[in-house]
Amino acid sequence: MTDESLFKAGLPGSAGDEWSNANRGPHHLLHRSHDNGLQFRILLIPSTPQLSSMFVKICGIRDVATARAVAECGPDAIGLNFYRKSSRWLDLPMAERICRVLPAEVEPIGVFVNHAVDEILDIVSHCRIGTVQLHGDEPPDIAEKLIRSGREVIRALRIDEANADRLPEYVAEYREIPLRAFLVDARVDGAYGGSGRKAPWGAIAKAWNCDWPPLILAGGLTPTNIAEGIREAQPWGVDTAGGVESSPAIKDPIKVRAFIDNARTGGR
Ligand SMILES: O=C(O)c1ccccc1N[C@@H]1O[C@H](COP(=O)(O)O)[C@@H](O)[C@H]1O
Repeated sequence: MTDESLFKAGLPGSAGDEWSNANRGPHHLLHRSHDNGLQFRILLIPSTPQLSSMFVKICGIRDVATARAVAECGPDAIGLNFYRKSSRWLDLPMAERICRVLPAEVEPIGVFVNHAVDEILDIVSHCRIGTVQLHGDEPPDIAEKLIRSGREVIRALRIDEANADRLPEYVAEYREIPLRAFLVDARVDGAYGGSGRKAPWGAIAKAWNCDWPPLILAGGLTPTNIAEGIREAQPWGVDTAGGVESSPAIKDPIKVRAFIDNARTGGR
């Protein structure tokens, strides 16, 4: 980790408020403690992923019963998708209900595509969601505004074989912005995300030159391929939507459990 990235990791104002601290599992201690100092971070952040501490997010939960069933499987986070064109979209009252029943150790993350900052802040305030996943064409200043407003931000980057070597360029645009993580999803024409298509793991691993913020791998991840994806791309965390469904937008708890177990054990 460089001095610069340590400095950024410790920047105040990157969302340590009552929302983001309410639903926190152990992973958040890795990069959210301003008070405990840099030493603390150096000791806890692994330079290569340790499977048991793999951050796992299950995205696209749309009802309370599914939220409870998925939470029982032990993910770190679930994704609530506010992009209206997604089959996984849910409305605000349902999102609020889900957030109310989630156990404290499972964090809700709001997924947005090209929403206005005010709309995002309205939604996350209502639901007490601390982290926003920007999955559209939002420029860096949107992330900056959200962070200044006390939210944490995961920035999604859409990558295929053709643009993988530009990853450092995309990441550099956020040099001054204390993101919580980058999420790398597959680039597919006509889709912002949730395509079920695999991202180019090897090319991502080769191009990723950034020790902070951490990398979340997404795109076409399933219980069957997750261990290989982790081995190849070496992410800090993983995220799936379609890979744990029995039919479009319907989560299958058996697949969810298998995905989480395999992510944490490397399929062993
Ligand atoms: O899930 C969606 O429908 C979606 C729509 C628009 C933006 C993001 C979306 N979901 C995110 O996409 C990735 C990859 O999904 P999949 O596993 O390939 O189905 C997922 O991690 C969600 O965070």
